[in-house]
Amino acid sequence: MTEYEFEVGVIGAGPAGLAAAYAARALGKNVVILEDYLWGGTCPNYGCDPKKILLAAVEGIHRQSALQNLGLRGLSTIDWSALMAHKQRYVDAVEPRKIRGLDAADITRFYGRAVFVNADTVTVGDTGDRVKALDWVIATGQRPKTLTFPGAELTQDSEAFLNLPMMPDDVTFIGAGYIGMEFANITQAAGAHTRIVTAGPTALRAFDQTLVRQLITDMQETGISWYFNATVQQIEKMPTERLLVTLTDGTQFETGRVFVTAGRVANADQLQLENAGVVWDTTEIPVDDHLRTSNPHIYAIGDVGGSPVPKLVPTGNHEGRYVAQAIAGLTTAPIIYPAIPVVVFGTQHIAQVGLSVEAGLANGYRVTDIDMSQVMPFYRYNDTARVRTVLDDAGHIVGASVIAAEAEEVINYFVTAINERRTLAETQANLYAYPSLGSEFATFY
Ligand SMILES: Cc1cc2nc3c(=O)[nH]c(=O)nc-3n(C[C@H](O)[C@H](O)[C@H](O)COP(=O)(O)OP(=O)(O)OC[C@H]3O[C@@H](n4cnc5c(N)ncnc54)[C@H](O)[C@@H]3O)c2cc1C
Ligand SMILES: NC(=O)c1ccc[n+]([C@@H]2O[C@H](COP(=O)([O-])OP(=O)(O)OC[C@H]3O[C@@H](n4cnc5c(N)ncnc54)[C@H](O)[C@@H]3O)[C@@H](O)[C@H]2O)c1
Repeated sequence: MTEYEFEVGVIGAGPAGLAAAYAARALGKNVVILEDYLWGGTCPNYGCDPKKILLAAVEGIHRQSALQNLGLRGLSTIDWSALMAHKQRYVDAVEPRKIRGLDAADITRFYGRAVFVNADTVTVGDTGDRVKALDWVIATGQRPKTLTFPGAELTQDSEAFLNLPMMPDDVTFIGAGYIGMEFANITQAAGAHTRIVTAGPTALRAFDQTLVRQLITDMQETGISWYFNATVQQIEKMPTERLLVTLTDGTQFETGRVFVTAGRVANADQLQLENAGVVWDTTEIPVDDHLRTSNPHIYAIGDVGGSPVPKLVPTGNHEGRYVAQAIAGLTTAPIIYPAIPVVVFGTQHIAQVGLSVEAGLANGYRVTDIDMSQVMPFYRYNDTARVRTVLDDAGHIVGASVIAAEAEEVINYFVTAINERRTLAETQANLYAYPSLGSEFATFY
């Protein structure tokens, strides 16, 4: 058994933990980071990045289908194994790159599960080694929620989906949040009849429901079957190896695979936080506005932390950089978040930032709702784009929601405008390349 001592210890090498480790090291701290699975964490290995690579093929088909009889004839088909190989080449390069980066920055890394033995020390996996640090940053992320019904063991999770070797002819997702919506578009475009079973009356509850309804209709038109206000009662394996799904209202159907995309739970339960005096629950580790847990020398950031922001890569990165500053004594102020964009990559993409249209109307703010389909950058793709903005009394954009093939790019213009509190005149002071998404930005006011 070896005992090590550091100034800063980080648990979890995902986007949040890595941001904290690099920032603390750059501030001159002696830093250790522990990881028990894949260096880089969820996003680049089994989350955002592999998903977005698979979506590239879906977007290609979506573009083609929108341009049928407008200059294109015929649709391509997805070669699933070639697409997965394309994705895997990216993923295979992630861990070596993360390890090289940590070594180059002179950040000590240990592989193994961190478990607290007291308020400042963890053990590393089965090695018996102990690591002590003056301050700890917990950045252990979340894992997929599992459901309990007869046959639940026949379901699979989002990581299994992103490694699916062959596309079955019929696929079911339980849950219409970010992950279910994004994956359903991939399977439908790849040729599988796709079903979404979801507990509520709608999808993507945190998004502008006017745009979500448009997205649901688009997805229905591609052939996706929806089961709203529905939960699974049981799943049975048929002699054909197919799965027979029974919903609580008695509806039955056969499908090839079932993926649970019904939310995520905090990786807090295996840390033995009680040994460190840290209070936690199944969804998060509660933190104050300095991201401190109930032990002031232990911070919780990223997906596992209880800060009141969406659990996304940009928020995790921001929190990682903030705790490094706090630990180094460079700030004593509470964390401040700039405007946080959220995006879901469906058949169409929906993105939003700042005040919702609903909240804007309740405040008496001006709301614009613009059909962008005749505007050049959208017209050329026959893209049914729509932009809704919220403007305060002084004419500053304070919120926006967008549905468009490139909604994630359009929303970034709004992020800057909101953070810089720009009026229309200030926006027009920028000359953007024409024709481009940027050149149309002034028309959104
Ligand atoms: C399918 C999918 C798609 C997504 N798409 C997007 C997207 O498009 N955009 C976006 O912004 N976000 C997306 N997300 C969310 C994004 O991946 C997370 O917000 C982000 O990865 C959180 O970073 P983190 O560092 O907090 O946690 P993670 O990335 O989960 O990293 C935590 C790390 O801690 C390790 N760990 C856990 N417990 C221990 C322990 N006891 N000891 C040592 N190591 C431990 C884990 O192995 C893991 O590597 C997606 C997520 C999923 C699942
Ligand atoms: N584009 C992105 O930024 C992106 C993409 C994917 C994931 N993420 C992150 O991952 C997180 C988790 O995503 P998620 O999609 O798993 O969860 P979610 O919380 O977004 O959605 C869960 C869905 O499952 C439904 N549900 C819950 N229990 C159910 C049950 N028993 N039966 C049927 N339906 C049920 C809910 O009604 C909801 O529609 C997101 O909150 C986000 O932080 C982000």
